[in-house]
Amino acid sequence: MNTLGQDAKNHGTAVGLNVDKITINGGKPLRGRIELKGAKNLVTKAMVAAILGDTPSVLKDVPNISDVRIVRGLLEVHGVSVTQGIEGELILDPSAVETAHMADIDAHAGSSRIPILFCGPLLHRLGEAFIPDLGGCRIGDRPIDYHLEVLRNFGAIVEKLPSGIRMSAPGGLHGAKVSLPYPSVGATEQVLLTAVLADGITELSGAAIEPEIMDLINILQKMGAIITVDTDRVIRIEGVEKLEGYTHRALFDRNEAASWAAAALATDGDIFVGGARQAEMLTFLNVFRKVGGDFEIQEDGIRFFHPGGELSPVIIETDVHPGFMTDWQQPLVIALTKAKGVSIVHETVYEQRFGFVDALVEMGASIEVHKECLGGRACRFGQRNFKHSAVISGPTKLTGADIEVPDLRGGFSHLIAALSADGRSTVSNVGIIARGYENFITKLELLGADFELEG
Ligand SMILES: CC(=O)N[C@H]1[C@@H](OP(=O)(O)OP(=O)(O)OC[C@H]2O[C@@H](n3ccc(=O)[nH]c3=O)[C@H](O)[C@@H]2O)O[C@H](CO)[C@@H](O)[C@@H]1O
Ligand SMILES: C=C(OP(=O)(O)O)C(=O)O
Repeated sequence: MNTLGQDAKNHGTAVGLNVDKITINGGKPLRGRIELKGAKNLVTKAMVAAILGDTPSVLKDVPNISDVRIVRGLLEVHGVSVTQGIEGELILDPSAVETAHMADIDAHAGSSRIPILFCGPLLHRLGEAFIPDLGGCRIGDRPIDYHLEVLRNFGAIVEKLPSGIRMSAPGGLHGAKVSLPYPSVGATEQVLLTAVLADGITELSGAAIEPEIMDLINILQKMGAIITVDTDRVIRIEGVEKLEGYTHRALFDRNEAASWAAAALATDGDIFVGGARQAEMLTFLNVFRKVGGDFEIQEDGIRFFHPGGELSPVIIETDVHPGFMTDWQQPLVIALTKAKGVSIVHETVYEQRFGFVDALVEMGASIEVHKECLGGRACRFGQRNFKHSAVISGPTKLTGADIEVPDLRGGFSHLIAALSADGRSTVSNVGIIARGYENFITKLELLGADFELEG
């Protein structure tokens, strides 16, 4: 399922933007103000949670990104009525949920990983669910073994068919003691979305505790769930008989905020990111400051800027929350090519997240990627054949080139590279970026970027 090397274009323009290429004249600082909406990594799951309610839910600050459109399509295939309220608001009415055909689910699954999170809610509602071939960024093998094991613990029967995976729960779902071998975000969400209506108590240990998961817990509590978050990654859920719909404003997208912060630093710019908040970005802000970036925290957002002077190298090890988020490293690497000295990024969450650096090397960056763990943090990829530690020597000047976007965050980092480079670059396959960055073309315009679009 979801092997690397599949054509990235399958999940680019088809579901995103009607643009494939951007030609960028680099070297102009990005300056101005942009506004964030809700987090891709929360909004899509909140949409799935609406299936659990007996009444409609209202979700606010929903970004217009292709992952949201995919989840909307999947909900509709299952009979959930999804309507647009005021700008950025979705009303999700699950009163007519029904079984969908595997072929319809497959046709709508697109480039997102979210279809797997439909399992618990659909097993509760209908007694069966199907998992199609999943999308998401090609940054590692991304198996779903934890998800399947978790669902089996709740009493689901998992059958692998030629057309995908079928789940059923003839005896209903019951609370379980579940332990994750690694604090997986998706598997933790799988447990939450399944346990809230399961019969009895679920104790999850080894849970992920990302802010988006905490916001999903806020939503489930609004719906009537009973969830306790203990210390040491233990979450307890007391199953209830029914849940209501929710009204909720989604948590801001901290990954998008970090991406624009990195763009400000790499282009010598100054970007006010409306809606960004300090609490969820503490770890990023520390690293941003160490590299030489500056920021001002205001009530309605955070201003990120290059204060002048040389940038400094840093050692980063990506990790689960509260560590340095893996989705932040790719955009920040562009600023590190401009820092004086040697930076190291040890990627411990995904085994193959450095595919994007080949294009940067072509543009003049000095980056070597190694199989060894260049850091002290426990990592599942040491002694295996994965190039997961990058050594970036700087400062180097980037020069314009023709480059192709490999994945979502790598794609945004390619945009930053082109914006900060001398001369002209053509960045193709930019449709993927619309998976997670709302209106990024308009935002680039607002920030004064010099570019042209090609269909
Ligand atoms: C839509 C969404 O929210 N995506 C985010 C989510 O992805 P996602 O939920 O897919 O990421 P996980 O936290 O589950 O994955 C982390 C690691 O666990 C492994 N694993 C996961 C599940 C499983 O069944 N077996 C297994 O081995 C993965 O291959 C990976 O190496 O969290 C990641 C880590 O913060 C982020 O980078 C993604 O942006
Ligand atoms: C890896 C990411 O997303 P997904 O899990 O949706 O592929 C990401 O947002 O950087």
